[in-house]
Amino acid sequence: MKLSIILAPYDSGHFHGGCGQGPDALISGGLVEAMTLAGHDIAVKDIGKVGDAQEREIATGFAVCNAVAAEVQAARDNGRVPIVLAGNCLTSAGAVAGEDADAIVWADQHGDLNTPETSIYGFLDGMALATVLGLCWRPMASAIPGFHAIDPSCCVLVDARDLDPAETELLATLPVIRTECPGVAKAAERLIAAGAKRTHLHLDLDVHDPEELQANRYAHPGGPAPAELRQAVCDLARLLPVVGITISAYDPAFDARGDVPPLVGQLLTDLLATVERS
Ligand SMILES: NC(=[NH2+])NCCC[C@H](N)C(=O)O
Repeated sequence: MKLSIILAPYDSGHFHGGCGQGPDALISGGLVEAMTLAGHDIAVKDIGKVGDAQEREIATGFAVCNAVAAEVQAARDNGRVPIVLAGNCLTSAGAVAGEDADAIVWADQHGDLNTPETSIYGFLDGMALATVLGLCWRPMASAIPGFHAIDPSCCVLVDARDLDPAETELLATLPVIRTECPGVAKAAERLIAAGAKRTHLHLDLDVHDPEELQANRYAHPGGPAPAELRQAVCDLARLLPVVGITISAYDPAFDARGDVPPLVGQLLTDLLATVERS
């Protein structure tokens, strides 16, 4: 399969800081080699330095989205499936825009459903899914080339278990489909019934059970083992048209043994084999 791996190495406005080191660490951990061995034709594109000189989190976060949207669109123009390696989860808003996605599967330890009215941490990524669903940061999001908010009924939230009280309240008012990994097939059926035709797959690596795999500083108990997540994304890809993938929030400082890159390689290889067959 022709793939474009797009690197967006930012964390909260910081180029190559924290989870912003994740994309490069995945590449130096052998991701391209693993996928080339699996028969894929890979082009790697790094968005480089974007945003303003002050590295403001919000301005830079959306500048990253704009750059990613353009690279994803360019990948599609060249017949390549886009795979975005991101430090920040907000980056998926750019991927969704470039892919013209109308549905999203969001696998994450967190809900990322805060808004500026409810955030208690002031962390833009804690509002990432809310932004994708058109619930906040609307002027900034609509300025991303190609961005259309995804209807909450076309969103599946997988294994989110560390929710802030306001996120739980908001979720109770939204038709977002919630599931754990073993239930994704049912969730996919509901997504199709809701009209999903072009699904973006967002994988925050902290969705994993931290006892099995810790991807960053967040370590809330529960969540899937790597093999369970792999199975779930393959089940999804068998049932849904997946148009692109974001792998987000890997901070190599929490992975001294370098366990994460080969597991991401295995996940993407299995997932793409399923996409190819479907
Ligand atoms: N994508 C992430 N890392 N999200 C973590 C969010 C944590 C917390 N709920 C917040 O709003 O700040």
